[in-house]
Amino acid sequence: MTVGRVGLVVHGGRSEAVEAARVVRAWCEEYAVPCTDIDVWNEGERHSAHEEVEAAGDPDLIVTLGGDGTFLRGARLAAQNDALVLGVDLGRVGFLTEVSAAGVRAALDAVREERLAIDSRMLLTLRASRRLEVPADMEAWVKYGRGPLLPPPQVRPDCEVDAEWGIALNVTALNDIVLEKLARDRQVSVGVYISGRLLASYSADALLVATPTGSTAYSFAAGGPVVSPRAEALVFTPVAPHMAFDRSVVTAPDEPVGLRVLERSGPAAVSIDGQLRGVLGPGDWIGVYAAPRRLRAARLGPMDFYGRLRERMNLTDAPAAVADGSPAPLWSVTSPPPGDLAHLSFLTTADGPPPLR
Ligand SMILES: NC(=O)c1ccc[n+]([C@@H]2O[C@H](COP(=O)([O-])OP(=O)(O)OC[C@H]3O[C@@H](n4cnc5c(N)ncnc54)[C@H](O)[C@@H]3O)[C@@H](O)[C@H]2O)c1
Ligand SMILES: Nc1ncnc2c1ncn2[C@@H]1O[C@H](COP(=O)(O)OP(=O)(O)OP(=O)(O)O)[C@@H](O)[C@H]1O
Repeated sequence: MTVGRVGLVVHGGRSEAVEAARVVRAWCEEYAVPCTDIDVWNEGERHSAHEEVEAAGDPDLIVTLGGDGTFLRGARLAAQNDALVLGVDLGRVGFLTEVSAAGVRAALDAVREERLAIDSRMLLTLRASRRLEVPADMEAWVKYGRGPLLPPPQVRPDCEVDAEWGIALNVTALNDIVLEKLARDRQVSVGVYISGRLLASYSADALLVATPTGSTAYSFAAGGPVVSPRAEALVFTPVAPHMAFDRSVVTAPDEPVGLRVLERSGPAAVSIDGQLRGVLGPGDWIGVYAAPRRLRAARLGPMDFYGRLRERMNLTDAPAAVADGSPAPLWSVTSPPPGDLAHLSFLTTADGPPPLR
């Protein structure tokens, strides 16, 4: 692809990321591609995604240098502009990132020479009974060294505002939208509706809706299912619900999840991809649904989601199974699949060694 302009999102607190950013800038200079830093972490104030990408000259490639949090920050900006995002792994887990720091130049060459695949990832968005904002006096309590809060989400000008259907907010989540208790000693009580039907009323620490991408983040920690990022679904997962029914529900992509805070509930915070974006009180609600736009993420080798799951989550094998045999890391065949299996997605020994990262 022709790279017109690069936007850089750097984990400024990590020297390897700052060093890798120099490599990206040098590559850009070599190919006369303008390159702008767009993480405003150090500038004391955050801006809307629209303002941030506009100030950076509307980049068509966003390169993130950091961990999953840095990738999520870049994804928010890329989604705003329909830009491609390339994640360079300089974090602790690196579940979302695509290439190692050592491979950054080669990755940029691959993007320029179109030797890449583009993953189209589902994003979530929401409507709310009222505009979301964080009370000014809360900010000092919630930052925990994570930089300034994002500004209140803007109302989407292209959507009708309706007293019953709420206000469409210009937000996207790659991982999850979470309604969580704000007071540490007071759970939230929430009526959960799927596709307009009451599923149950929950009293819980948090209720979250995740994308398939986000199924391995907070939802996973709360016991939710691992969902292939290629699947189209929403995952509703309660966190520590005080009730017998504590399962996740996986919905179809056109089935929204409505979360209505009940009359005598404790106050609730709304977090989007881990960022606090608003506070709700009794009677308020949010409706979470698949966003019309998607994230375009650069992939430089075959998708190996399950390999990554095994490696990054340190999956351990059953001790008895380890004693009983050693399965090969890939399904052992040396020839291409027969015709009746040709529509299936496989990684096999016939494809060669697993992709390197
Ligand atoms: N108990 C929990 O596990 C918990 C609690 C709150 C938030 N979160 C997650 O943190 C995310 C924000 O990430 P952050 O890095 O800014 O904050 P963070 O540093 O607190 O992230 C938590 C961990 O989740 C990992 N992670 C993030 N997205 C992932 C994904 N899609 N698959 C697998 N692992 C993933 C990160 O590498 C990190 O180790 C939120 O979207 C939410 O899902 C997790
Ligand atoms: N751009 C930045 N400048 C300075 N410090 C930062 C920046 N980004 C993150 N940090 C610091 O690093 C800490 C971890 O941030 P975050 O979890 O978002 O990183 P990450 O990209 O997810 O990497 P990791 O996988 O190591 O967590 C934050 O608490 C913050 O103090």
